[in-house]
Amino acid sequence: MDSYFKKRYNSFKFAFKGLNSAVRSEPHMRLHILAAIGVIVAGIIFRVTKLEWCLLAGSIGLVITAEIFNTAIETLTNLVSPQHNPLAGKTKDLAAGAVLVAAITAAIVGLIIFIPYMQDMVNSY
Ligand SMILES: Nc1ncnc2c1ncn2[C@@H]1O[C@H](COP(=O)(O)OP(=O)(O)OP(=O)(O)O)[C@@H](O)[C@H]1O
Repeated sequence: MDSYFKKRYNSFKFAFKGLNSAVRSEPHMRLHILAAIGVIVAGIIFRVTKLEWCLLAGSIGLVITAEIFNTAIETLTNLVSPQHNPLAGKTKDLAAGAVLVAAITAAIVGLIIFIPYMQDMVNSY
């Protein structure tokens, strides 16, 4: 039983190690985190609803998850194919495409949520 909890503890430790490594090594990851902080601040300022918080949290999670998978795929591709190879390039481009789709989706969700709040703020002046 003791080793069961130790294994679960180690799994969390390795997962946080991966997260930490993505934040430290990937400039894009830091940009996503900055954007997420901006969204959270805007959400607090505009007092968005619970449902809107859920959509914003889902969008932030989607983008960060996509970026971590992208980093994992890039790292594995560099290991397997350090030399130039069209398939390695295609693999990296596909992973980058997934991040782009997630980021565009998150931007659309953010615009749909925040534009009406901004319009209200402008109208109230
Ligand atoms: N081994 C390779 N063989 C062929 N093309 C490659 C290879 N490595 C990279 N490329 C091409 O160069 C592009 C940029 O590769 P790189 O490894 O710099 O990824 P990146 O997406 O710029 O990484 P980061 O997210 O760190 O900025 C890839 O998307 C791919 O088109």
